[in-house]
This record gives sequence, C-alpha cells and structure tokens, in this order.
Amino acid sequence: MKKKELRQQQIAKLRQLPALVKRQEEASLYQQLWQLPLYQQAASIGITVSSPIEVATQPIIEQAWRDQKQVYLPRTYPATHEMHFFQYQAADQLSKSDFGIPEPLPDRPQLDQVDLLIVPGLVYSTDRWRVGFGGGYYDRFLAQYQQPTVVLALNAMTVTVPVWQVSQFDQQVDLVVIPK
Ligand SMILES: Nc1nc2c(c(=O)[nH]1)N(C=O)[C@@H](CNc1ccc(C(=O)N[C@@H](CCC(=O)O)C(=O)O)cc1)CN2
Ligand SMILES: Nc1ncnc2c1ncn2[C@@H]1O[C@H](COP(=O)(O)OP(=O)(O)OP(=O)(O)O)[C@@H](O)[C@H]1O
Repeated sequence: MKKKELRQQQIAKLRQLPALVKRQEEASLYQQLWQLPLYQQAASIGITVSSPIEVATQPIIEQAWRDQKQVYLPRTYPATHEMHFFQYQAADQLSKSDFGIPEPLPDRPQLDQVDLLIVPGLVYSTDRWRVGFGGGYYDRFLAQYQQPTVVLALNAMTVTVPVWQVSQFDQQVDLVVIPK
C-alpha cells in the first residue's frame, strides 16, 4: 500500500477509536513506560505535544516533570524538514506550528541528543518500522540521533509486518510498547 493512502486510512481509523478504549490503552502504555529502566534512568526526554488522535502525551510530560526530568519538544523547520529539540518547562509559552502543533520557542536551551526519545507516528510494525504524518522530520532526525527511541502504540496503530514499502530513509525504533 502507498504510504499516503495508509496515512489517510489510519487517520480515519484513529478518529473512530472509542474514547474509552483509547484511555484504557493509554493507561497501560504509561504504566509500562514508567517501569522501563530506559525511562527511569533518563535525565532528559524528547516528546511531542499530541494531537487528539495520537497517544495523549500531557500525562507523560507532567510525570516527567514530577520525576525531575528535563522535557524537550521539537521545533520543525519546514524549509529543510529539520527538527530540533528545545526545553519545555511548565511556565513556558508555546507557539503553534503551521501544522497546528504547539512548539517551543527557539530561545529555550536546545538539546538534540536527549537520553530517551518518544517517537510519534500513525502505524507501527511489530518489527519496529513506522509511518508518521509524512513530513519526514523523524526519519531525518533519527538518522543522526544516537540515543534510545521508544514508541507507544495503541492497538489500532499496530501491524505485524509492514503493509507499506519500507524506504531507504525509514528508521526503525528501538522499542514498540503495546497495551497489556
Ligand atoms: N504531536 C506531534 N508533533 C509532531 C509530529 C507528530 O507526528 N506528532 N511530527 C512528526 O513528524 C512533527 C511535525 N510533523 C509534520 C508532519 C507532516 C507535515 C506535513 O506537512 N504534512 C503534509 C502531508 C504529507 C503527506 O500526507 O504525504 C501536509 O499536511 O500537507 C508537517 C509536520 C513534529 N511535531
Ligand atoms: N534522511 C532523509 N533524507 C532525505 N529525504 C528524506 C529523509 N527521510 C525522509 N525523507 C523524505 O521525506 C518524505 C517523508 O518521509 P516518510 O514518508 O517516510 O515520512 P514519515 O515517516 O511518515 O514521517 P515522519 O518521519 O516525519 O514521522 C519522503 O519523501 C522521504 O523520502
């Protein structure tokens, strides 16, 4: 299947996911994340502000702050499809990207090699391939990122093998957490 078609199909599927199912699966994903030594040992984490169809990240951000971790959010650069991470603290103002996602202002401390990166996406295979929203931001970023990556996947986001053509630019993640 073409990635573009897969994305459209997946967005429609996620929009229809019952809120209760989503909340229950998210609760399981959060618990598993918080148990991971990779999480517990990370002093800095990279994460996004989620859109409604994605795994809600606000609880993760707030827990990370409580755990005394530094939280970094990406700022996207559409001209080059690059992305850089800037620190996000509770009082910080965010600005909306062209894509409608809140992003940090670039005057915050920058850190691209965060200790743990939580990678967003629409579809994941059990063998750790992913399809995102199609900006190519994460594929480019992951090509130079050297720390561990984890994905939190709702059941509706998971397939056993890629149903799309994996491209030369696609980057595997290190761990796909699925609901228990
Ligand atoms: N919550 C969240 N924040 C995130 C991401 C994400 O997946 N989730 N990103 C993850 O990368 C980055 C922003 N991602 C973007 C992805 C696509 C386009 C974009 O322009 N898409 C095209 C459609 C491309 C296609 O369908 O082939 C468009 O809308 O015209 C922009 C930003 C950074 N922040
Ligand atoms: N490292 C790279 N260098 C050049 N082009 C790239 C690179 N990575 C991805 N691209 C291009 O960016 C576009 C989007 O890539 P792809 O369809 O894999 O996005 P995605 O994985 O869904 O999105 P994202 O990585 O932002 O979540 C494609 O045209 C792809 O060829």
